Amino acid sequence: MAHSTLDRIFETVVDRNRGETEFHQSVWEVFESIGPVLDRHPEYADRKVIERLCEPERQIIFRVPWEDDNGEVHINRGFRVEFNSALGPYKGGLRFHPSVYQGIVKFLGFEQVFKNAVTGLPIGGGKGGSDFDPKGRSEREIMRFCQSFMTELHRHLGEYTDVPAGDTGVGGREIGFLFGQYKRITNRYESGVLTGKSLAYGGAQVRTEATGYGCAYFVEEMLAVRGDSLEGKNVVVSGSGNVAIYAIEKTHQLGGTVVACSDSNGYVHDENGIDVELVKQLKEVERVRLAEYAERRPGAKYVSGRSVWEVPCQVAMPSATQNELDGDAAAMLVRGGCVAIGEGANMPTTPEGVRVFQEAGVAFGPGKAANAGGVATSALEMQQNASRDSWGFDFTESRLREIMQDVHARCHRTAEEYGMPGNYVAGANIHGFVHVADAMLGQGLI
Ligand SMILES: NC(=O)C1=CN([C@@H]2O[C@H](COP(=O)(O)OP(=O)(O)OC[C@H]3O[C@@H](n4cnc5c(N)ncnc54)[C@H](O)[C@@H]3O)[C@@H](O)[C@H]2O)C=CC1
Ligand SMILES: O=C(O)CCC(=O)C(=O)O
Repeated sequence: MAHSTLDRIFETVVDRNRGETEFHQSVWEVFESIGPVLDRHPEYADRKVIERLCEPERQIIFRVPWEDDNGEVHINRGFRVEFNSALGPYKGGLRFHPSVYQGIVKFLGFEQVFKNAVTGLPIGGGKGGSDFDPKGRSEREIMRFCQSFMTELHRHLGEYTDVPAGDTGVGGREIGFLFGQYKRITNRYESGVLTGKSLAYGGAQVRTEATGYGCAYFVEEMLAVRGDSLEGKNVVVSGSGNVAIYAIEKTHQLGGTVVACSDSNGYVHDENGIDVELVKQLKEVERVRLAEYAERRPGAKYVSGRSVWEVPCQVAMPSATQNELDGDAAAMLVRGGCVAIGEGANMPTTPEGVRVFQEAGVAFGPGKAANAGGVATSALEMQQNASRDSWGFDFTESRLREIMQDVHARCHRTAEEYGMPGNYVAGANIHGFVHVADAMLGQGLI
C-alpha cells in the first residue's frame, strides 16, 4: 500500500515541479526509505503529511540588479525557498553559482528539512541563492551584489522567521556584506538573522570549520562501529572550498592522510598528505586556482580534466557539489579498497553510486547526516546570539562532536529499528521524516 501511495505522490511532485530534476531526485531518495514508516503509521498518509512536506511553505523569486566596476548593469535572479517551519525558523544556506535555479534551491531546501531534524535542534528547513557567478568579480562588485540581494530578501528574514547562512560561493565575507545591509535597512542589530558571521560581530567559534570537522567525526563514528578508525588511512576529499578544507584538517588530526583534493578543473595528488595551510592560503586568502598548489609544493602534481575519484583510497569525502560521484566512480573507489564514504556536500553521490556502495558493504554516510555539523553549529550561533553570549573554541568543538555522535547514533538506531542495519541513508531519512511529520501533525493542518 505504502509503495503505491508513494509512487502516486511522486508522479504528482514531478508533474507540479517540471524540469526540476535535482528536486525530483532528492524527493525520490526519501521516498525509497519511508515505505516501512507508512506501514506502521497510516496517520501520516491519512493527513497527507507527505504531500505537504513536498510543497514548500513559501517560495520567493526576485530580481537582483547590480552594477559592475565598469558601470555595466547586470540582472540576476534571487531565490529563497522557505520549505518547512514545523521544528523552528527556516534555516539553511545561500548559494551563489551560475547553475542555481529553482530546482537546485528546492532540492537543497528539501534536504535541509530532514538534515536539520536529524540534528535534534529546533530549526526548520530552507535554502536560497542566486545564479550570480562570483568567480572573477572584485570585492566591490561582490559587495554591491550582496547589498542588492539583501535589499529585496530582508523583508522575508528575521531571527524567528528565516535565518540564512553560507553555502557554495557564500562565505564569511559575503555574510558580512549581507548582514551590514540588513542592519542598515531595518535599523535593527539583529545578530541572529544570519549565521556564519565573523567573530568580530556575533559569529560563533567553529562555524567555519564545522561542516568539514563534522563530516570527519561522522566517518570516525561509522568506522568505530566496525572496530576501525581513520588512523593510518588514505583519504580523498573532493573540492577545495570551505567544507573540503576543514574535512582535510580534521582528518589529519584524527590520524588519516588526505592524499588528494580537487576543484572544478582537476585535482591535486600529494602522496605526502595535502598541506592544508597551503590550500587555505590559496583558497581563503589569495582566492586563486588549486593548480597553484602543485607549483608551490614539491612532490605534488595537478592533474587537469580528470576525476579525483581515480586516486585509490580507503575513505572518500565528496565535498564539492551534487551528483559529482556516479556509479562508475563508486565502482572504481570500491575496487581501490574504499571502506567508508562521508558526504560533505549535499547529494554528491548519484543514486547509482549509492547503490554500488551499499551493495559492496561500504559504510555510507549521506549528506543529511554527515554534513549536518555545519547547520548544527549555526544553531549554536543562534543560541549564543539569543543569550548575548559567546563560547570558546574548545567548548564549541566539544558540542559539535557530541552532536555528530548523536546524529550518528540516531541514524544507526533508526536503521536497526526498521530492519536495515548499517543503512545510514534509511536511518537519516526515516528519523528526519518522523520527527518533522509528528511536529506537523501536532500543529494542525498547516
Ligand atoms: N558551507 C557549509 O557549511 C555547508 C556546505 N554544504 C555543501 O558542501 C558543498 C560545498 O560547499 P562549500 O564548501 O561551502 O562551497 P565553496 O564554495 O566553499 O567550495 C565549493 C568547492 O567545490 C568545488 N566545485 C564546485 N563545482 C565543482 C565540480 N563540478 N567539480 C569539482 N569541484 C567543484 C569548487 O571548486 C570549490 O572548491 C556544497 O554541496 C554545499 O551545499 C553542506 C553543508 C554545509
Ligand atoms: O548553517 C546553515 O544554516 C546552513 C548550512 C547549509 O546550507 C547546509 O547544511 O547545507
